Amino acid sequence: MTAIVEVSGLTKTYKGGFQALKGVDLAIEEGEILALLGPNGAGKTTLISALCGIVQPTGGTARVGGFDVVEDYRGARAMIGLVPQEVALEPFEKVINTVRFSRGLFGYGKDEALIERILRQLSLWDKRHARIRELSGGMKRRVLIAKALCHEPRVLFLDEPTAGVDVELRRDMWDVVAELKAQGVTIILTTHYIEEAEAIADRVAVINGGQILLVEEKAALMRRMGCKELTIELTEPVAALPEALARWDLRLGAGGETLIYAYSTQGEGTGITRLLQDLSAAGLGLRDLATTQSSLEDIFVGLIKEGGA
Ligand SMILES: Nc1ncnc2c1ncn2[C@@H]1O[C@H](COP(=O)(O)OP(=O)(O)OP(=O)(O)O)[C@@H](O)[C@H]1O
Repeated sequence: MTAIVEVSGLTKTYKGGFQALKGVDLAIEEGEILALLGPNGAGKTTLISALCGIVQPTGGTARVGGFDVVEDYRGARAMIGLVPQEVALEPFEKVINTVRFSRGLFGYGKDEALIERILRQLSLWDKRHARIRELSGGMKRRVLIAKALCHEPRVLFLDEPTAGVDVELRRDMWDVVAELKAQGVTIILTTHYIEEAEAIADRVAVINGGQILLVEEKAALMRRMGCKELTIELTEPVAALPEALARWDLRLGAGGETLIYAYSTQGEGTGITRLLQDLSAAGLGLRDLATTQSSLEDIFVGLIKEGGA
């Protein structure tokens, strides 16, 4: 696969001296969904805005589809669809005209069939003659997506696509994103919702303080950093871990009433059966067992803490 977005040493210092991007390197493959995950103020919008030519970088380079976003601005912009975080639509305009105008703004001729397809895909076809101000917040967000799609971009940036929308609409949006991916569109989305990254991204980039802390395949990230813990509640507390269990690398819970065993679900076996046999052989009685799975959220929080945020 080839990188359709290539970012190298990108920096952005805003007027007033605040450095929002501190040398970002990132390569995004054609056809993938990359989730850019980071806390408030991490630099997500600044990075997207720089790639879309809205914010002027102060250093480094960025190319979209081979076009430098500064020097070949028009070439780069023609490849890109941007769904901004804030809804900025003309309230008295009709849905279908809003989308038509957007296509015209990009210098493309009329294509009513395409506009119908996009509006249908986003469940807006029935609302095509409604005025923007009559729409719900979630529908307005869909109009923003329709606008971004009407010039058939190869790279779609979604800045917080589901912020403030209800659970049902969020899932609909995820379906739309999956359909676009199936059509070969590369998608970069920023999100605060870790479950969103978990649900739809192929790769996850974590950004904090203007720096990319990590870029990794979601599945590999969860395999590498995710683990499960088995908490074993004992019938009688123990003062220390019995010598016979030394090989298990167990943690003793507060009060000596629980033993905690961390294990990977990816290996050949978890070792739980043998552990339970050894516990029994060591004369320990079990009151209860519980398991917990670390999530992308735990991984994310751990990374941000490590990064000193
Ligand atoms: N025009 C500007 N002038 C000065 N500082 C700015 C400007 N725009 C953004 N910043 C600062 O740059 C930092 C990064 O902002 P950015 O909007 O990129 O973060 P973000 O990760 O998108 O945050 P959020 O999740 O809150 O949208 C913030 O500290 C912000 O205050």
